[in-house]
Amino acid sequence: MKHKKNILITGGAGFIGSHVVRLFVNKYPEYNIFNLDKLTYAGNLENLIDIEHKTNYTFLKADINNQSEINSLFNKYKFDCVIHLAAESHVDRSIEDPLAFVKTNVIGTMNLLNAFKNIWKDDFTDKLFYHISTDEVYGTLGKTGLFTETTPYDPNSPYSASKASSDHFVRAYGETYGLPYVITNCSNNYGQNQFPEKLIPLFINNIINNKPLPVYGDGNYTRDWLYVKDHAVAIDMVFHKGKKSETYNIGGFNEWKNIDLVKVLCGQMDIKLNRPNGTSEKLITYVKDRPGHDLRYAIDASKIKNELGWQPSVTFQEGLLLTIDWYLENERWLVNVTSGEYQEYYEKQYQ
Ligand SMILES: Cc1cn([C@H]2C[C@H](O)[C@@H](COP(=O)(O)OP(=O)(O)O[C@H]3O[C@H](C)C(=O)[C@H](O)[C@H]3O)O2)c(=O)[nH]c1=O
Repeated sequence: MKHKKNILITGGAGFIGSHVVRLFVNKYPEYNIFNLDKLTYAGNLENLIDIEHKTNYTFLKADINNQSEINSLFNKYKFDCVIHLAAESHVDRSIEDPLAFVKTNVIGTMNLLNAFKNIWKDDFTDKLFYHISTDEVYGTLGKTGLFTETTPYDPNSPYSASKASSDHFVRAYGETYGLPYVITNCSNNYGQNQFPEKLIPLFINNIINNKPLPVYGDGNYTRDWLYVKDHAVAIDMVFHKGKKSETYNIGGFNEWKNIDLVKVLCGQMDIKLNRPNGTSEKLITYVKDRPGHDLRYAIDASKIKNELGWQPSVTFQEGLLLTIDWYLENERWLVNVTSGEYQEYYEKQYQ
């Protein structure tokens, strides 16, 4: 009988990770999907309650920072492929505590690379290490231009420096040890289950609770927004059809200045909450800028579009409404992630 592939997804309890785990578990009964997660503040198993009973799904609570723990899991389960999403991802937190980002994003990635290399030695037939990264590694753009896969790395924040470093290590292991890899660099994700520290869910949460909306600087910073479920589909495509040793940029073809996006969000929230038009906008408060704030990220996603046939399936208007609806229907989730209740609960369960 053919060996059922063992696929390790790291960070599967987190925002993007949980969407990838769900897609793979439901779509590929022929794979064993292992979700390895430390269950930090930003990841909880509530996000995967609908698939946790599936026979092709296993949860492993572990820390990618712990090399011996990671080694024993690799020895036990002989993972054929790794999709590595576990990361510290919030730029503001990286400014407060850069070392935490080096530990998880750089050392953690190296621990996985080492464990993967050690179990397969020189025979990497049918194996893959898929590293998920960010467009922030390219630094910042002026008012025009787009990041492509050949844009030189020029990270500005401790977060993006740590992700750039991890990308370099993945490529270095490919060159040096022949480890089969692929890397994707994505733009700003939004959608269901995102921790309310990132712009969109933070502002939704604050609007619900009538709290100020802290817009950094003049609000004229620009980001490209990608709906998380479209991102998960892109990851599936790259995993199955991407060329080894290649990088693909994944973007939403959807650039917004922060302040324009916030105003659209405010308008939609007024409608959903039955509040008079303009109520939420009154909460906008301009605050001190983020140090080293990158002016603009914008992605040329034509490589993945032309080579693999991927493109976003929902418009921003649709994606934003789906996102708002989800948060309004899941206010309990918002309360429990912000209070740390889920984290406490799952910590006790997996002690
Ligand atoms: C939280 C917050 C943000 N902002 C501004 C800062 C940015 O210009 C924009 C988005 O900020 P956010 O922190 O949501 O995301 P980025 O700093 O662009 O980075 C995000 O997208 C990339 C691709 C990743 O790789 C990161 O992991 C992800 O966090 O809104 C505000 O003005 N006020 C706020 O309270």
